[in-house]
Amino acid sequence: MLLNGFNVAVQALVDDGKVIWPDFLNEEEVRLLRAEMDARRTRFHAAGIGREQGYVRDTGIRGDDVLWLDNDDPSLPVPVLARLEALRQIFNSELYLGVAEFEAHFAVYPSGGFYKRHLDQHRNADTRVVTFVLYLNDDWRDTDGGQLRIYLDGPQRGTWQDVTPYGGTLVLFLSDRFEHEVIPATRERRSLTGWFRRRAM
Ligand SMILES: O=C(O)CCC(=O)C(=O)O
Ligand SMILES: [Fe+2]
Repeated sequence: MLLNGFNVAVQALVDDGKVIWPDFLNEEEVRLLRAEMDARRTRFHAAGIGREQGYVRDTGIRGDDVLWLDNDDPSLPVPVLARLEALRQIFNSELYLGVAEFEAHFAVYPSGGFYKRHLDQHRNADTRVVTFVLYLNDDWRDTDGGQLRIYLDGPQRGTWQDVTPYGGTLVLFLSDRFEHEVIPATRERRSLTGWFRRRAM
């Protein structure tokens, strides 16, 4: 089998349940996505937790502003959409995950913003199978903070892996497996976050 980034990602998902993929997007693609975010800046709103009746805003848990993408205004350049779609297809053909679609939102964490430790699956709707987070930061330094802290399981329980949100880095992980949190940063932190989902029954 040809060993390209997609195959490597699939293998890492099988072996570890998570994938860190630096340079999933190049600088120009990151710049384009940042411009898409800027153009929609007035439409962002404070993120909540839970969904429908269970939905609440709680800035003690998360402090980001989000903008959900919808089918009429996908806001994603075609090559980026195509690559996410390629991932969806390979998850199905190689891993039989049965993910029918993905949902996604842009997120902006202001300086000092965080998202406390949590699991991505909603209590009443566990259709989220794989979480993806694509960082859209410009010239990020380790010392800027803002790491995604992934809490490990199995023999590594009690330890974690920190991912620095460099622009262009993609993180994938099984949504029902890893608790994670966003550590505060000293500057604004941007991302596109989404979930490959099974269709609700
Ligand atoms: O931005 C990140 O690194 C993770 C965001 C997150 O955990 C979420 O939106 O559920
Ligand atoms: Fe999350």
